[in-house]
Amino acid sequence: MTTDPATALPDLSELEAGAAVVRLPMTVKFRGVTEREALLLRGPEGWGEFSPFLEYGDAEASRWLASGIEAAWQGFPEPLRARVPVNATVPAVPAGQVRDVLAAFGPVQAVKVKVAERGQALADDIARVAAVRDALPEADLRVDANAGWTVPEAVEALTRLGEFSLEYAEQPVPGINGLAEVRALLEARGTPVKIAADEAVRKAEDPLRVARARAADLIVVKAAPLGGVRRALRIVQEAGLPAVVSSALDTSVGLAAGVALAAALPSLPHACGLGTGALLAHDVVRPPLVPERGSLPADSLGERATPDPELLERFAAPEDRRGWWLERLRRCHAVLAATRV
Ligand SMILES: O=C(O)CCC(=O)C1=CC=C[C@@H](O)[C@@H]1C(=O)O
Ligand SMILES: [Mg+2]
Repeated sequence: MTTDPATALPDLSELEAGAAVVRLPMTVKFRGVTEREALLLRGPEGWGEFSPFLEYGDAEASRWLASGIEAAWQGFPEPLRARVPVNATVPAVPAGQVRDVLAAFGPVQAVKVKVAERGQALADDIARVAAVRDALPEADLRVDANAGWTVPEAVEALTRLGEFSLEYAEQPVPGINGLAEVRALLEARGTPVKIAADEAVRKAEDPLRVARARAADLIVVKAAPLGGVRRALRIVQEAGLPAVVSSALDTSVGLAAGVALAAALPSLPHACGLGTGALLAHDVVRPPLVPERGSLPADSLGERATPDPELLERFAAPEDRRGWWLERLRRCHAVLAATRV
């Protein structure tokens, strides 16, 4: 990662001094998670979040730490808009649960539906998407396969799901070549569905390769996996593709970084995947950053990302988990120290 004098790495002791580790229950299972753990950092400019998923290795997780440090030690760039429109996110639930999940988000103009869940069939995806379309006939509807299909499966699935009029399909298959192939095959069939790259951006050595390869119509960007708001802004600018800002299933502290990113983008053509606070049964900030009439506020984000001490105490992670996170913090800090000069 590039070195910026304004983001000199704080000492580990400074990070440890302001660290709180929480475990928050979720209302519904999402990407196999029913409780979300996060380490929150208090710095001179406010709070930041370090919450890479538990299975991530240190190199990948260290980018999330850079993002948390940016928020707490540098703050956010000036917003260009007052509110950020968001989508509802429907996990891979049975079709019968769709209305309950949607209700938690309140009125929204866009919905993202998870598809291609391991152990489920295309019929489950079709039923879930049909249930969303039935509940919200006018909504912009996108699906996210998290690279769960092969190329032929994706072509078949998106041809069928395309009947529900999709805004785009996020990461239908793994890799950049796979995305390009699906895009070309759908177009050749006369059933074009726009393709968005997510994992091919946030997990790639080079987040710009997907754009250079013209493998996607748009990119999904997340502040934490990309190393922070400013780095994500540079990636969007250099990619030259429309961007959708999405969450990393963060607490309100991390969501504020996503909102800051979305609010600072010169162009924001799509609703953002930042409504996921509605999937948490409890949060650390009062009031939490959850959608209000389909959008989130982009002003006073420092205040909106300040945890309530009582909530930090109530949802403090068990001692062994706090130890695990502090150890991870130490390792990821060492990765950042080795990559910044
Ligand atoms: O974009 C959204 O609507 C919500 C965020 C979301 O889908 C994700 C959050 C966290 C981890 C990811 O697996 C997932 C995604 O793939 O976009
Ligand atoms: Mg995705």
